[in-house]
Amino acid sequence: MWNTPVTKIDQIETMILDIPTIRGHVLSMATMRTQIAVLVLVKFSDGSEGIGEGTTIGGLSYGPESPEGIKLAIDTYIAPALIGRDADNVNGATQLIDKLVKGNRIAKTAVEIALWDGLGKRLGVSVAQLFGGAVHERLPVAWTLASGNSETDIAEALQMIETRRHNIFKLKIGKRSVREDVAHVARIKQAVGEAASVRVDVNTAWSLQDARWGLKGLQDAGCELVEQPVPARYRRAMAELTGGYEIAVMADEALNGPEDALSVAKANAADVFAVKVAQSGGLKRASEVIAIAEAAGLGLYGGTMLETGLGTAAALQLFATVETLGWGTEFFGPLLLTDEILAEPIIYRDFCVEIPKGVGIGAALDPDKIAFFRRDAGRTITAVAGE
Ligand SMILES: O=C(O)C[C@H]1C=CC(=O)O1
Ligand SMILES: [Mn+2]
Repeated sequence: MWNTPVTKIDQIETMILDIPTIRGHVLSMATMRTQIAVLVLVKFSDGSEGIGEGTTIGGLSYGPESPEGIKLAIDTYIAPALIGRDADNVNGATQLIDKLVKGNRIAKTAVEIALWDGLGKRLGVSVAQLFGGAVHERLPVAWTLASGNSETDIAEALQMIETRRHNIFKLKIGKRSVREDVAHVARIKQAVGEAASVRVDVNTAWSLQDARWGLKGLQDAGCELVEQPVPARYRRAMAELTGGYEIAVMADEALNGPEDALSVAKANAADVFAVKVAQSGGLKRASEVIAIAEAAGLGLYGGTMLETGLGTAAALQLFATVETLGWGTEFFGPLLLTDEILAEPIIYRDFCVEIPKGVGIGAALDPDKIAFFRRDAGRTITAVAGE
């Protein structure tokens, strides 16, 4: 029996895309007017290709990786180590990169997604199938109200309900005083009533004292969940808040991979995990974070790093396989952008986002849009000679 040749990783190209947002997106730590996506294009020796994406939020204001740093980490440290390796051995690749590269979870994610995409395409199956198969065809999807103005947010919310696009709203707070933020949330809940679920994301902006007042006010206002009210490192404070109020407390910035997930679960420092593929370090690592939440009996929510349709399609492949996402998802990233970079946009209707069909992550890029939004010529790492 002839040995079928092993397909290799031949080339890894990265590029940065700058895509405007539909409006200013006001978070406690920064206001976004552009989303910057790092695209990874992997070419394999059999002619197959894989695409991946890494995004963060507001430059370096949300987390420890910047788009430019993500590109550099891939170009300089991750790609050269993978060129020439067995294309189908995703675990081998991620375990090698975890040895060679500390942290840089978003950079690792962007490459790992492209490897899963290529593997799915070569096998003719979806990435969901590679994770055991999809049990959902669509998932509830929240919208983030973050215009910075209560009246604008109310108008936006009512329009989203009217058009049956969203009936779960996450309000960005933490920039104003606790009193002003609670009043803002109360006005919006008053406006939408029982037609929608209202949650907030403080993005770590509150002290423990702020949070004690804030959680009391928020639950009195009818808010159902508060996301990362205090800084990620404050496990004790998150545990006090989680145990002290009826309102659900969700961890986000505190969750950077399975080790953090175990530590937060052991400390009872959250009721719910916002699982983000990029923050976890890839689809496999995110699946490990999900497993820890399920084992600990915690709630689950599909979190976004405001990926374009590419990273959103990848995340949907994994979350389609999760039995219970009690708090839904927020995979609305493409809807925040002024333009679509996929050849076929992801479908949002009836308050849900639909899992893309097709092989790999179920997404193909629109080459004209990529050419239009790319910041500069990509840099291709070709196969190095010999071992
Ligand atoms: O959760 C975050 O903090 C990041 C992201 C999710 C939605 C949004 O508007 O920002
Ligand atoms: Mn968050």
